[in-house]
Amino acid sequence: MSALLEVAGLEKDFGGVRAADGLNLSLEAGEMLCLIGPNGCGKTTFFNLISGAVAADNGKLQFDGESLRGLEPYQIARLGILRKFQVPGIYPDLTVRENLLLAAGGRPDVVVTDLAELLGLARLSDRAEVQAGVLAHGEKQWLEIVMVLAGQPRLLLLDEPTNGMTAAETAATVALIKDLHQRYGCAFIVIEHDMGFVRELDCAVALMLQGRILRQGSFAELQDDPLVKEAYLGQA
Ligand SMILES: Nc1ncnc2c1ncn2[C@@H]1O[C@H](COP(=O)(O)OP(=O)(O)OP(=O)(O)O)[C@@H](O)[C@H]1O
Repeated sequence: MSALLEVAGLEKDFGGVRAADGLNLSLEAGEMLCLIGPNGCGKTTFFNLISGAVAADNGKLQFDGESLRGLEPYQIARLGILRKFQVPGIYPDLTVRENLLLAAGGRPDVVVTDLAELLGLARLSDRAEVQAGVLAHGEKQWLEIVMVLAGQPRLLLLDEPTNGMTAAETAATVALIKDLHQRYGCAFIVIEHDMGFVRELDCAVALMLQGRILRQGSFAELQDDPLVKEAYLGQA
């Protein structure tokens, strides 16, 4: 059986900047992966390529055996690849519940069975009738994460979900992502700079450098790798 996401030799050049330079990655259904790497190494471009926001120049980019190349973002979303950006994309004037209902639009079955559970996992049960705009930063991020989940992704892309969070919010975010992964079983790729978060998430880690995945393994394996220290942590 082929992997859920199969990337081989993927290339993207921005006027001489090789943001993807022969990128290889394989992700199984239900697998969770943290993508780490220094600023400008190509992590966001990789998400842009997967989600169809930018077109690849060359290479293989397959999801569940089907090529994503040439597809529009909405077509890719329909295949089950959903993405959460760094900035919360919520509707501030609607209540938390209304935001979630909207996110699950066209899928009332999801709402009936999972709305309360999703609100609970996001620690928003007692905030359901509050306008989303008044939520704390961390709460907005949790709301959007469960909103994306309500769209029933098979692969969920999270770009720096803990950006701007307090330590307590970051710890709660780890718990939320682990809970969602366990209960809903979709695959995750999480871009993150916070190594404490990466360690706590306790999943496979991939190091990207200059448009390529140079290492893949557990956090323990990668943290002792000289290349990781030199390239990313600056501790070699
Ligand atoms: N649309 C674009 N046009 C031109 N250059 C781009 C574009 N998108 C990305 N780049 C360049 O490609 C390289 C990779 O950028 P990218 O944003 O993917 O890195 P990143 O690893 O996500 O960085 P960060 O951790 O800072 O978000 C950078 O040199 C960036 O300037």
